[in-house]
Amino acid sequence: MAAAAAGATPATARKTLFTTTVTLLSSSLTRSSSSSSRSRSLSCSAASAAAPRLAPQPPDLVRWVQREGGFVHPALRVANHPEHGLGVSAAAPDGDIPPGDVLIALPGRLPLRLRRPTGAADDVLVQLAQQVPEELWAMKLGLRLLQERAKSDSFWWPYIANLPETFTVPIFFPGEDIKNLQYAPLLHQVNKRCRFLLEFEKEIQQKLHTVPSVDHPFYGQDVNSSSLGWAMSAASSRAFRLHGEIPMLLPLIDMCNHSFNPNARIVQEGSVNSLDMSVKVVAEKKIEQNASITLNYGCHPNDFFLLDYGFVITPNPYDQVELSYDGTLLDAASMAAGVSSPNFSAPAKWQQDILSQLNLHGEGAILKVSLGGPDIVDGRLLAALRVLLADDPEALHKHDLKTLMSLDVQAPLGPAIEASALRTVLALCAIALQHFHTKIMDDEAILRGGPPLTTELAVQFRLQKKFMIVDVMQNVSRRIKMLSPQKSTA
Ligand SMILES: C[S@@+](CC[C@H](N)C(=O)[O-])C[C@H]1O[C@@H](n2cnc3c(N)ncnc32)[C@H](O)[C@@H]1O
Repeated sequence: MAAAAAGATPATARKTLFTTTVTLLSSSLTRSSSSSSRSRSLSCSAASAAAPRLAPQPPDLVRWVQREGGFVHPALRVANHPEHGLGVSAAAPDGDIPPGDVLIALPGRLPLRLRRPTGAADDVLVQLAQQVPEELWAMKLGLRLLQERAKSDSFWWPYIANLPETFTVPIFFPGEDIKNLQYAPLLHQVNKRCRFLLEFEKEIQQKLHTVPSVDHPFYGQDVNSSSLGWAMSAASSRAFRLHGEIPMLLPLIDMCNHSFNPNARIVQEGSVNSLDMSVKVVAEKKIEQNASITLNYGCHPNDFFLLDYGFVITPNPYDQVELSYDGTLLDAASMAAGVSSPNFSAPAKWQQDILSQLNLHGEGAILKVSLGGPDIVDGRLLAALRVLLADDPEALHKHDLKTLMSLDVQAPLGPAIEASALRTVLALCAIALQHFHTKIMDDEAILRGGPPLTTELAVQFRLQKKFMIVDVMQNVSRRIKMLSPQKSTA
């Protein structure tokens, strides 16, 4: 890949990935008779709605799990879900499955994870994995997946053959749809991942150039940013972290789709490194005939679901917008809200002390705060607003930080300060809304037009952020109204 691509914008990075992808599309994705006996092609293609599987007619995953010593409840089937791709559902002809029943059990040898090196090829793989930053753990596991995908007689082939050929994560979006996200924190993450993949491709190719062919971790296969992106997305969208926090790919279990209100959960038995380790999916509720088996992937904002899994939840009660705690921005927001002479950019010493306790001031301060999610207003932001709008340090002594950070504790410093703090939050919401270039109506019109999948995901993502901000504004406005009318003027 060209050196200039290392500093690529999301658009150019995507273009480069896409170019690689298109070039590789001509090679076979399946066990081809022309490939060497040790290796299988690592090529990938771009995202599509109903992702085909790596093998056009993959082996039966349920049967493979059973054959290898796993348990699958007789009622379970892998079936197409109209919106979520493949899923696991209960087709019990003889009734419901009661809570507590084991649905799937995998013996310790079925999960796919990074392993202790067993030879020179594994040593190289571990060295490559060590070059990946911890936050991109999915790439580390992805390298292991690529190794097994490249191996023609892999034990995990029946599992790998059933993996999607493409993913709808934003690293594979056309440049226009990356721009369509309109949300800087996510754009930053996408850009970072694209740049990493392009750099890592070069590092891997340099390293593999010097490795004898018998020690090649990918059996002589070329690895590029496109195949690396496929592997990273497969791992980020399907791996589970169990007790040991070691991420693993769990065959069949990873066919279960997500719900915040799931009917099943994962249970790990035995320690991660012990031979008797097993992973089970257990029914949490009564599972009725034809119900999908769902797991909760985590209570996260849509940024996480889109970046790692390639989908957006509508509505998502955990969605939020991030902003940076910044005195000048808060002064501007406060003034726009009609608060007289706010003092955010020049706090008094006693206010600075409290900001330090909130980790919003001084060395190592974490300035990222949020609006939305279950807390509605980030507790640290709320406490800072309350404290900086107060002019009497004495009034604060009665309250601990927990009280100051809670929106449920009504007006701890009095209704006038509370009204000013909440109005500042309203102004911050208005500023956050203005960062999106399009209006809610525009987004809704685009979605009604049935756009391509990647455009739909990007527009749905930003639309949900806007709905969430409007919800926060309504909630905060209600709270302002509930404050005593005569004292609520700043
Ligand atoms: C662990 S896999 C589940 C199996 C997957 N549906 C498949 O076809 O292989 C996770 C992927 O399923 C899809 N998915 C799972 N839950 C979803 C949901 N609630 N809404 C939309 N897509 C979902 C997303 O594509 C996600 O990346």
